[in-house]
Amino acid sequence: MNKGKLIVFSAPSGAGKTTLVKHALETLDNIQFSISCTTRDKREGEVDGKDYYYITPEEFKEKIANDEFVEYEEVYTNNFYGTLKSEVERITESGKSVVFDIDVIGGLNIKKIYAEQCLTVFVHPPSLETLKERLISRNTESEEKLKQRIDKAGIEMETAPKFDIILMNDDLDTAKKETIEIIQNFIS
Ligand SMILES: Nc1ncnc2c1ncn2[C@@H]1O[C@H](COP(=O)(O)OP(=O)(O)OP(=O)(O)O)[C@@H](O)[C@H]1O
Ligand SMILES: Nc1nc2c(ncn2[C@@H]2O[C@H](COP(=O)(O)O)[C@@H](O)[C@H]2O)c(=O)[nH]1
Repeated sequence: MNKGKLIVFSAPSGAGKTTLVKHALETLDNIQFSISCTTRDKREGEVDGKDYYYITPEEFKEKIANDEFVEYEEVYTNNFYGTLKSEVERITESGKSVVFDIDVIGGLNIKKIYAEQCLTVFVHPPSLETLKERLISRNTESEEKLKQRIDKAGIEMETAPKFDIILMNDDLDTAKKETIEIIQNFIS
């Protein structure tokens, strides 16, 4: 059986990568989501073992010590996120391709490790102002956390040219259609 490939979706917070990745997972049956570990609190509606594995900072440190992560980052102050080796291995061994929703540094690190097997997609918001509006209307962050995410967005946007593909997420239906085309072209 052929091993699956890897498709990374990265962007600043609020650009829409989770929305597009969820659409791809609902549409295509030959891909699976790499469920990351995080130390952040679970949001309303999120499910442990589906959206993330929600673990304590102590558990996260233990996993680092046991070399269980392909990559990990302190993405925002005191919040750690990491990709498990076991997720990537389980999905690729099954012949399916792995889809990641991770930050820009994590995304570029995955590319360095898996090279040709991996496609990196930068989800580009129409503007920083739109990104801010999307994050505010999602209504998931405290004032402080919202500021951290918006402050970091400008620097994250500068990494866009390092990605294989830049996907403009302006009109949602168009971006969803392009997401499916990008994945299908890469894994077929
Ligand atoms: N094209 C779009 N037009 C309008 N709203 C959008 C569009 N894409 C996503 N959104 C909305 O913007 C908000 C942010 O989207 P989403 O949560 O997918 O971003 P994200 O990049 O995954 O952010 P994070 O990194 O914080 O998880 C959500 O409320 C989503 O419904
Ligand atoms: N480097 C990694 N970044 C990750 C991982 N899982 C998620 N993320 C990214 O963190 C931010 C914040 O996510 P949120 O769910 O709190 O909004 C976002 O950019 C995610 O894509 C990971 O395993 N490694």
